[in-house]
Amino acid sequence: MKVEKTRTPVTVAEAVFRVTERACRIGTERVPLAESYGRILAEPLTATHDVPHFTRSPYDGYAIASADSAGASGNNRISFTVVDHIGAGAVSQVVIGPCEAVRLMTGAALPPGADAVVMFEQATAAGHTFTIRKAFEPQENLSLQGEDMRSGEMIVPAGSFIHPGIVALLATFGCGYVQVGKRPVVGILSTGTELLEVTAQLAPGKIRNSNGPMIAAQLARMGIPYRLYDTAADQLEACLLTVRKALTETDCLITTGGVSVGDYDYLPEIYKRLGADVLFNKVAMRPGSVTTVAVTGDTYLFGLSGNPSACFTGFELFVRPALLKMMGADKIYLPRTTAVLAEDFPKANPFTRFIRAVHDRSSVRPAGFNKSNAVSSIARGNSLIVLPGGTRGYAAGDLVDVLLLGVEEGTDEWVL
Ligand SMILES: Nc1nc2c(c(=O)[nH]1)N[C@H]1C(S)=C(S)[C@@H](COP(=O)(O)OP(=O)(O)OC[C@H]3O[C@@H](n4cnc5c(N)ncnc54)[C@H](O)[C@@H]3O)O[C@H]1N2
Ligand code: MOO
Ligand SMILES: [Mg+2]
Repeated sequence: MKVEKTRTPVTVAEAVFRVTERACRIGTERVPLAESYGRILAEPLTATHDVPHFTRSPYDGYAIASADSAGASGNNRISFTVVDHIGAGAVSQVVIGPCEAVRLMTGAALPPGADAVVMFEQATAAGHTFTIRKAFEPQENLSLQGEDMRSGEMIVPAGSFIHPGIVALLATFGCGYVQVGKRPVVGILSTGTELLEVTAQLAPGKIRNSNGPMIAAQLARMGIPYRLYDTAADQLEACLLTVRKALTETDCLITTGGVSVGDYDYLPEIYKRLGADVLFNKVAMRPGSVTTVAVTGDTYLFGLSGNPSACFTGFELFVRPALLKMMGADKIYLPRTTAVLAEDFPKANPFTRFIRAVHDRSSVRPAGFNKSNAVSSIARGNSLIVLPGGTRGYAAGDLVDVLLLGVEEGTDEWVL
């Protein structure tokens, strides 16, 4: 029978620090703009020209010289003659003379000589003329060259998550290709003799493997491809063989189960056999206290707990920031907020407790059955309430920390 030394727990903050400190950038690559969504920008994005790069009309209306409108009022309507007519994309060649105007549409370049736009609603039209009842200021109703961005201005720093707004910006500056952080190759290995394939019939003592597909989806949510290894029974040699194979094929291997102190929990022995550097094998948290992270060569070994809620939480707290850092992201931590607890939570929290929860505006409540082995609360929750270790007796109305899940871009600081 194996005898394991007592494990020394580290704080969550220390564990997060140890994991992310070891993350190495894995290089960059060029991808077509259409494939850049969800990737990490590898170079800062600087405006290569003014936006807009010409002064244009923000309205459908008439371009005029504002000086011609001086003194206009309800009793003194001033009349203009329309000498040209353009839509967006066209440029008028006409230079307007006194009390002349160009009829132009939203987005059309302001013609030479004009410095203001009269909206259709501000004019009374009659054939090729219109009248106005108010004076216009120079630059009134204009979209000025460079008002959005100035050439040379740094707009988005390297390390940013490329969301649709950044895609729009890249397109604006003509970037058909984008330099982004490479994505790590991640392996998933679910361990446990009790595990059945998802479509298998239930049998006494057996359960379906829900952690494997869950982790695959957590990776997919980050845009990271994965390689699924066949579910491994709790057998040391066979498991070790699969792990060794995975090490040659991945930048990071996520295992679930077999990481605690049970007779068939072989991950600790596997780390030993591999000579891996175990960063920690116990965290002062619930669930997921047995979460283990090791490194061998440049490859991470994430030993997530088999208990589904612990597995889920371990991924979000440790795997996610490590992978984001490997891709060069600067905001690698889950975004945090505070919210008012909507119901009592009287339990003692000997360790930092992460509660799957439903966050709605400024309030938050536990998402039902919340033990480490729960699946239902992972499904119901959209966030994690964080209660510090050494506390107890939280009541409805108390302000608590909340980590938000499924948000595209996180934050650059771990503060809990
Ligand atoms: N004597 C002690 N026993 C346990 C301790 C301890 O400190 N001393 N820690 C407990 C805690 S806390 C946790 S968490 C679990 C962690 O166990 P493992 O990570 O070794 O995981 P397993 O034993 O393999 O499985 C635990 C549980 O999860 C189910 N499971 C496993 N894989 C999956 C999967 N892919 N999909 C769905 N469910 C899965 C498995 O059947 C078990 O019920 O250890 C405690 N014990
Ligand atoms: O490590 Mo376990 O998930 O705390 O219950
Ligand atoms: Mg176990």
